[in-house]
Amino acid sequence: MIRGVLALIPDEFRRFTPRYLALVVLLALSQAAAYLLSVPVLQALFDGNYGDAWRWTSWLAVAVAATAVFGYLQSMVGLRIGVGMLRSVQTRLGDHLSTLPLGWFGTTGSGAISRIIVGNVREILGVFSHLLSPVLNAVLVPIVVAVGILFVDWRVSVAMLISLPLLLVVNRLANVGYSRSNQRIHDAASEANSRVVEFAQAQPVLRAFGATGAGNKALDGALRRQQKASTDAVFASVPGLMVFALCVHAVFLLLVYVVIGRATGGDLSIASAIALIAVSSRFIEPLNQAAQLSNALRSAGSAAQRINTFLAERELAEATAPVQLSEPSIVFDDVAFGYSEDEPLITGASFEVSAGTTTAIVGPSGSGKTTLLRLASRYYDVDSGSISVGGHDVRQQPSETLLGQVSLVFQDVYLFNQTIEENVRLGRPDATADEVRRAGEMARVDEIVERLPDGWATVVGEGGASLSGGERQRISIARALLKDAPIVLLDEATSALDPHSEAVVVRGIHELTRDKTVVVVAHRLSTIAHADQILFVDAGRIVERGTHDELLEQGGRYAAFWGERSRATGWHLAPSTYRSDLNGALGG
Ligand SMILES: Nc1ncnc2c1ncn2[C@@H]1O[C@H](COP(=O)(O)OP(=O)(O)OP(=O)(O)O)[C@@H](O)[C@H]1O
Repeated sequence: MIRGVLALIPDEFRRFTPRYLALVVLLALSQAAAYLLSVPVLQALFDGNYGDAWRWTSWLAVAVAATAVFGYLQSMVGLRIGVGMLRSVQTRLGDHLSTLPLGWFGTTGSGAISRIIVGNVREILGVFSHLLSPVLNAVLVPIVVAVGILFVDWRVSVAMLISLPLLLVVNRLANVGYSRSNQRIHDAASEANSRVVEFAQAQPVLRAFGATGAGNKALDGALRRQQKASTDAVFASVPGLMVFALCVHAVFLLLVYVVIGRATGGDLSIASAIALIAVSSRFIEPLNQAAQLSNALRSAGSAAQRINTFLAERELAEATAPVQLSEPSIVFDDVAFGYSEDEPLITGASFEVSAGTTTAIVGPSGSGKTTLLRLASRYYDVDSGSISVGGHDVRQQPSETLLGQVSLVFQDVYLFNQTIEENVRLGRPDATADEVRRAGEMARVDEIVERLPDGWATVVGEGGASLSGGERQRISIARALLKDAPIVLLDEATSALDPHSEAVVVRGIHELTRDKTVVVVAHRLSTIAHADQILFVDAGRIVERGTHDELLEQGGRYAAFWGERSRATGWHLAPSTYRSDLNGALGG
């Protein structure tokens, strides 16, 4: 448990660990000395030997002062390690997050990520500042006191030494219930975090369906489960704590019994007996305190374990050697991929997208079209086969190189809660204001900006919540235009837009894809018909490929799909408009 926490101490703070442990030991020694010195003080007072009493009281004062000093120093060093650990772990987690496959974020809830990065990290901060020391003290102080008592009465000392390991075993058993609940608390809190974020983001949908008033079932359920997990944990830990408290008192009574037995037998003076009873009561004090804190320490141990598990999450192997890219082409060579190991999705995918051409991917919903785009931009690594972009395997390219030559325009546009200008500038952070405006004009962001009182300085809300779907898409196109990468991977989804927005978005896409290498998950019939190559995907396999004319001639799956879609939309392709030029297609 503690090993997991120790593993998280940053290298530059490791040198503080021996100092911290030395201070914990010195604190325990001084605290135990203060307890033990009460014996000669009481003995001298009962004997009426005030000279000795003063002498021992002075030593007692020194021990108490030393306890205060060591306690302070240990807290300061502990806090320093804790804060250093907090900063370093959060940086490591952030760095690690940026190296994980992009696809990982789709499967891991935002609640779980924030719970680890904010909640779990905060938990481990307390280990060195205020949790570890009392728990170590609870072991060290009683041992030192028991050994010290050996010089007063060995039987009492032996009774103390025997009861100590028994109490530690009881404490461990008493905490089993809480330890089991710990993972449940974490899972429930992660889920509740995710649901709260989801609830806030889904307000428009919930209101549209009148599902806000009585509360959102998923959120209510998650909050109830979190509450129950916390209550269960308390109920699970209470019996253990009570049993432990009972055992501690039983040990105290046993010691009192031994001491009184020795005193009534004449083997111990009354003064020594009173002093030993006083020491015995102090001897168990750190144990009680530790029992209260051991759950928090265990919880911090579990938090550290979760952080370490997260840090061990497989990163995308990052190539560091620079590569010289040739022309912007894409080659899939016998690619196989599945989101889970036992369920292959893409199988035997081989195709080439030559520089400056357009490939349209079509096929039924869920057939794996978007997944092919994701693989080309290395959201995930393939299970077998290879994907080359610009003449090099994507795994052999530093991600900056790969993503530098690719513009992604996917359906799920994410905008940061920043100004429109900052959101567009993300495409190329060093772009001039004029370049940002120019990209904005091409994507017709200027039209949006003109309507807003703060213009380009309008803050768009979390995820771009204050803008319409079409407006968000225009900003994402402006971003891609500003980036001006030679390859465009496009998930063309304009069906949800009104005719004006669709026309504007299509014009933006038209600008974006001019003279570029384009792979498009195509929904518009004009895009499909004028692509240089069409790939028809079904259940993760490319079952037909060719130009529109070739595939219609084959009379296979594509021809059937085309017939169906044309009938549904009443779309006609006049022979004169057959051009392999996407400009014309997207304009139409
Ligand atoms: N992150 C993910 N984890 C697990 N399964 C996923 C993930 N993303 C997609 N899938 C599954 O993989 C399959 C293919 O999804 P994909 O999005 O590639 O299909 P698509 O052909 O683009 O569908 P559509 O046309 O409906 O957008 C689907 O069954 C989908 O549920």
